[in-house]
Amino acid sequence: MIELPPLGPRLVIATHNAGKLAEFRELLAAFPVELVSAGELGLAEPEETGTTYAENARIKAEAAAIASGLPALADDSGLAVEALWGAPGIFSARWAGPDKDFAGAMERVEEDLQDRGAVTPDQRRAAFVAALCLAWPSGEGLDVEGAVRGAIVWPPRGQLGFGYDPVFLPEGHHRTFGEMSSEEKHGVEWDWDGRATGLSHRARAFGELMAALFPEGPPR
Ligand SMILES: O=c1nc[nH]c2c1ncn2[C@H]1C[C@H](O)[C@@H](COP(=O)(O)OP(=O)(O)OP(=O)(O)O)O1
Ligand SMILES: [Mg+2]
Repeated sequence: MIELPPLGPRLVIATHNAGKLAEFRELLAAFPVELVSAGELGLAEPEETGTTYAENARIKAEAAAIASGLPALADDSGLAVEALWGAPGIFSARWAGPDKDFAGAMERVEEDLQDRGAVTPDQRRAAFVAALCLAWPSGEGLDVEGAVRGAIVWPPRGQLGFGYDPVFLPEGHHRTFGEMSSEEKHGVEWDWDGRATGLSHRARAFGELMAALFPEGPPR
């Protein structure tokens, strides 16, 4: 087992995305750790120059850990549409542009699917992917990933969540992420093994992170 530095008492959530921040506040609600966001600390937004989710998560977590002197948790995530060769993928935020126009980004996904004649749920398969990196100022880091499969629906459904949530229908469900309560989308439950489980890519990655941090089960 690797020896990791402690998590608290303060942890930076290294994101400038309010939707993600709210989800991490919920995911970490049970933990005795004070959360501060990159925005609250006035940290600069590093350029996401990586070619993978994991690289970008590491860039964001390390930048925040070094700038703050605190452990920092970053998330790099996106929507990968099979018929579009995985696009928008790591460019999911960039497709929405500087004005964060996700209505426009969802339309672009739909237009590209139409152009390819993708009409059946099978032809419209997609996955949400999240890479998390927990980095310490010492240079140590922990990397995990989570994903959830589903399909793109049109028109968008629901006002909850953020980003591409209204067009993502997770496999085995009849409501989009935009129609789901936060408990349903990313709530974490502890299974009989003491392992964290959840539906969303972020909740699943979080479960992996907890398993790596606390192999004996959640701290209490
Ligand atoms: O659960 C999700 N529900 C809907 N959309 C989502 C989700 N998870 C990622 N996404 C989409 C939108 C987001 O903007 C982009 C991630 O881009 P990504 O660079 O990781 O995040 P970001 O720029 O919004 O914030 P930051 O880099 O400060 O953490 O993928
Ligand atoms: Mg970003």
